[in-house]
Amino acid sequence: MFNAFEVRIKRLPGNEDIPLPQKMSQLASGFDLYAAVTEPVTLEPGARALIPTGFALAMPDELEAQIRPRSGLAFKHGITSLNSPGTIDADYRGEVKVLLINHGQEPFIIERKERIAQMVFQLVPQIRLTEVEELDDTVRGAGGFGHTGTK
Ligand SMILES: O=c1ccn([C@H]2C[C@H](O)[C@@H](COP(=O)(O)OP(=O)(O)OP(=O)(O)O)O2)c(=O)[nH]1
Ligand SMILES: [Mg+2]
Repeated sequence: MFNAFEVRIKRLPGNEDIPLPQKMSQLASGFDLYAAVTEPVTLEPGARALIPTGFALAMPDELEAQIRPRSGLAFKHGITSLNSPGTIDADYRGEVKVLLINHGQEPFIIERKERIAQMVFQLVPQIRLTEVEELDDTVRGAGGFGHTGTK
């Protein structure tokens, strides 16, 4: 792999059995994340839970990581990430956690080592916000929120 960014990952104590985040195919965008719950967690319909992953990261300053749902869990069980995409800041050194919510009709049990979400790394451009009195004109102007159509 050429020009790969090095991201350091640290297993947190007690999680030696949890697989590290893993790409499930050669060109997968995301690394699947495994639940590091000590006991199975039951998510009742409508309930949410913060699920530990058992690791922490140190990535290059220009990256972030996004926590995204797994489409299979969403389609089959209505399980998704409530704050999708979750943001892991480059300077965050705490445990990566996944905020799951059950939008389905049945309770869903999260077992240890189950794949619950995926983590996608992205470049974050460095931005300097400059306050001004006037903005340049465009054809769109201030139109938005569906003004180009009827729906
Ligand atoms: O799905 C997530 C979202 C966030 N975090 C961690 C990493 C992130 O760097 C930190 C803060 O996240 P965010 O900025 O989204 O939350 P906040 O409510 O603004 O908290 P803070 O005031 O700590 O920034 O929490 C996770 O582990 N998982
Ligand atoms: Mg924040």
